Amino acid sequence: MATRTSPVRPSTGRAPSKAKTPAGGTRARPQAPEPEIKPVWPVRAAVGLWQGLGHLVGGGVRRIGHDVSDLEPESRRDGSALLLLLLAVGIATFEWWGLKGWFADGVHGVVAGSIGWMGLLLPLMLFIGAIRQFRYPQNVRSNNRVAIGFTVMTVAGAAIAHIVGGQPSLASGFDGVSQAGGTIGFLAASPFSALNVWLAVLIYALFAFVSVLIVTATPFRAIPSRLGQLYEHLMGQDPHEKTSDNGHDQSYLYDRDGAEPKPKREKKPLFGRKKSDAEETSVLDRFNGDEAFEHALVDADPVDTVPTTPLVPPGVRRPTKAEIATEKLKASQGLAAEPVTEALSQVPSGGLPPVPTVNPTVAVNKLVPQVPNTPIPQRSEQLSLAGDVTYTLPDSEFLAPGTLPKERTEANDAVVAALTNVLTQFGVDAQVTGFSRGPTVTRYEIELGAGTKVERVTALSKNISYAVASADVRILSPIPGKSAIGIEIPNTDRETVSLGDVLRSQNARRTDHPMVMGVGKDVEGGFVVANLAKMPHLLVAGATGAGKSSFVNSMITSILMRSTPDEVRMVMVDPKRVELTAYEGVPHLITPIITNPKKAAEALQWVVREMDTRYDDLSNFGFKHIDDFNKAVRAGKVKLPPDSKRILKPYPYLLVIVDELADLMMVAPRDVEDSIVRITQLARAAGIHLVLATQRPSVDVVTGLIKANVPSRMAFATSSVTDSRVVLDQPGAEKLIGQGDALFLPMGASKAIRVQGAWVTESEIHQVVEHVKGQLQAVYREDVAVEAPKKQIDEEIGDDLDVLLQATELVITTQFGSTSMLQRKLRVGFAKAGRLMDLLESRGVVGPSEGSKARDVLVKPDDLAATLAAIRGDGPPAGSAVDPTVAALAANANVNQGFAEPVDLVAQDLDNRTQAIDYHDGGDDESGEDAWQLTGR
Ligand SMILES: Nc1ncnc2c1ncn2[C@@H]1O[C@H](COP(=O)(O)OP(=O)(O)OP(=O)(O)O)[C@@H](O)[C@H]1O
Repeated sequence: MATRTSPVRPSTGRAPSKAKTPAGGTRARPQAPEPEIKPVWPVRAAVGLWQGLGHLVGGGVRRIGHDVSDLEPESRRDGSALLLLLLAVGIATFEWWGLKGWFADGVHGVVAGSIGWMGLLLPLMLFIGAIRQFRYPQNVRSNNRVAIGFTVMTVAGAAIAHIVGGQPSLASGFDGVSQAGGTIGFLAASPFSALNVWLAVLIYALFAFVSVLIVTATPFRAIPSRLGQLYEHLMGQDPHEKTSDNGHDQSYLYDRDGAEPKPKREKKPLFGRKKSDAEETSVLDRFNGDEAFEHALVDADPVDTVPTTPLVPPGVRRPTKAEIATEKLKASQGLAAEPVTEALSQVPSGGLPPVPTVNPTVAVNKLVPQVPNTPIPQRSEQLSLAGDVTYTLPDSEFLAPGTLPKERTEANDAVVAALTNVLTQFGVDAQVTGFSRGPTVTRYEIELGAGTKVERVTALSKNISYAVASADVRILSPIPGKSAIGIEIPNTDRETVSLGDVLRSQNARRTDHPMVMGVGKDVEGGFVVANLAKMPHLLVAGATGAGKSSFVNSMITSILMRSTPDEVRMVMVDPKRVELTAYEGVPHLITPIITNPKKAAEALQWVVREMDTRYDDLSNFGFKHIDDFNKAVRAGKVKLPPDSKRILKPYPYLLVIVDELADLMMVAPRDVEDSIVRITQLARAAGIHLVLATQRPSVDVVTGLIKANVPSRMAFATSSVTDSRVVLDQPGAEKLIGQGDALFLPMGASKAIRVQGAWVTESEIHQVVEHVKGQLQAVYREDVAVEAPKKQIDEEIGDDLDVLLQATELVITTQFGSTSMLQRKLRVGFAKAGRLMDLLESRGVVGPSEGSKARDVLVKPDDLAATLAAIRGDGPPAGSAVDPTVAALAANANVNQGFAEPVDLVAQDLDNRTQAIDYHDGGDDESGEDAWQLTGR
């Protein structure tokens, strides 16, 4: 009768260790236990010492460069790695520096006697092997691959060395072979060199080449792209930015730990063995094409994780699993229960403790906030631009409150049930202990039972996706600051975040800095605000429809809500011509919204000049930052030379917003890049800040140089992981779900914050814009980038403009108004030539028809250029006569009369409190540099 054995795994799911098996248990022993061989203590001590040393060195090696010190203790192979390292150092000492002595000679004898000249390379190979073993011991398969590659390289190199070294025979003794390819070189090369020496060299050169491919994991077809990337790397470009030529994304080349190049579709490994369980979720597996791993391993990306703080405030007890289970039971029985999980996310009645900030740029409210519906007190500013002008900021009521945030819905309960089900089905000892609901996604927290591996849960990501019917599941392991796994799942009932709520939140009220904008809400429902001045420059990217423009709108509206025109000035570049038109005419603008990409490039150059001017001021007056300069100016502490007539005024912040960078990069890539780089490198201290938005975050738009200088990033949903890498240097944005769902990585933050962007409606924008325009009118600087007045090509001319211009030129230069001449010279038919002549008549170029005679030409050749310009529509627009009052005001305001737009704007309202503002040269003849000062009337 077969003997019954006790269960192998107890209910904890943990295999009992032999030592812990109760001696007196009911367990029958089928065989006599194998005698346990215990090493004697000196051996144990030596092993312990060796391992201790290994861990010490390994700990240091893992921290060098990309930190991999979170390697699990059971995965470490520090002992063998230390051995390799010591061998590398030892052999290098004897082989490279030719030390003498019996030991050195012995080592040299073994090494050179075996592989000859290849002994010189051996330390390098051992060193690489040691580093890999310290840092990535769990990558057994790729470590094996590298070892095999090096072995092939050694044999091939030794064989070639043998041939090149004069093919010494074994009879020449140790000295003979060790000065060529060693014994191995002799054995490998002899059979082939006996046939033909060149054939042998060719064969082993081929082997050497193949060995390099093996070591670098390069398939033959990827050789060109690898060489390309190597070239780029050597030329200083970031290979992470590129998609490789074979169309694969960068994950083909680098795993996320930066561990090593690795083919993505490694379905049938040439080398290596079947994976063990322990390796099931190793880094290598990310690239086996299985999406589940991609989800599961997002947790390895620090950038993807969202900083959180405990939801349970001090003093509030976390519910026990039993309580949670009871709650679920009650819920399943339809009984009203005090929801324990809900209690987790409730704020204690004692009020909110002060909120810690994640980094200086961003303040995240870590606790579920109250809906802030108390209006912000009206702030009236006495503008420095005009002593008697009072500028009132828009009323916070203009921005409507959003809906009350929900802390728990049926959808959340359904997901908790689904998650619990998955964990039970797969026998994972883990529990959903709570969740925090954000506007777009909810983060569910899972705590593991004792002895349960994190990988048991992360490996289930595909099943979780299936169970909750969502492809966009992100797993954070752990949730920073918590011993819990976070699973972010999109809400089926998502909520919109109103910009008004964000701007009324505590985080926004805490500061009255004019450059603070409402960003949105984080995953825990905390309001996120950011100071654009501290960014100091921001890249906003995402696929079409992901929410970029809405973000830019929220940003501009925030500025309009919080700042006066003498605090913040803006330059808006909108090549798409539709996104920013709503802000045309706001007094914060220093130039009309620029829609022409060429003009935009010029405007950027102007910004560079403005920056230089400000820098000159800073250095002349001995300040490091514009804020300090402004403070000193306000306090009257900046002293001008006695003969200077200049009136010092504080400089406003200058915010330059480019809504589609790609359009600019298409027309003048070099100029635009140069300006952006110069601005971004220096402008921070000058109070100039750049926001670059693009829906094409490819490397030709967001070049390496631009990226390196724009430290803050806002990534909306991107269409590919490559785009995500361009924006964030990390994957993650491709998993976002659009409509304002974003990863926000402000300067200095190591981890991106997942936020739902704030939303502002068109009518809210309209109200705010109307208010600010009613306070003050825009007067533009004429030297930024004056857009040519819109061409007024006559509808009559239609598509015939080019040919009409040619006809005009012909007729005026020849002073001969003949239709048949037009026919001949322009190769057009009679009807067309007749029509051209009629058009010329209607524009006063020729007189009326006189039968078969040529018409009179009424324009002299000297006026040709002006006539062509008028036909092209470049001339002054018809009926552009300026109202004399307006002209007087504009002249008074020092506005360039040749620039039509400010005049038009000034004309809007002359009789009430509205004031024209102007950047006017304060009269400092020496510097002429206070062009930024505002003057009001
Ligand atoms: N923060 C948000 N909250 C709610 N809905 C949003 C948000 N942002 C965007 N949306 C929704 O997504 C749509 C597209 O957004 P938006 O126009 O900002 O995208 P985009 O990235 O600028 O696209 P494009 O580049 O084509 O202009 C909006 O019309 C709106 O319905």
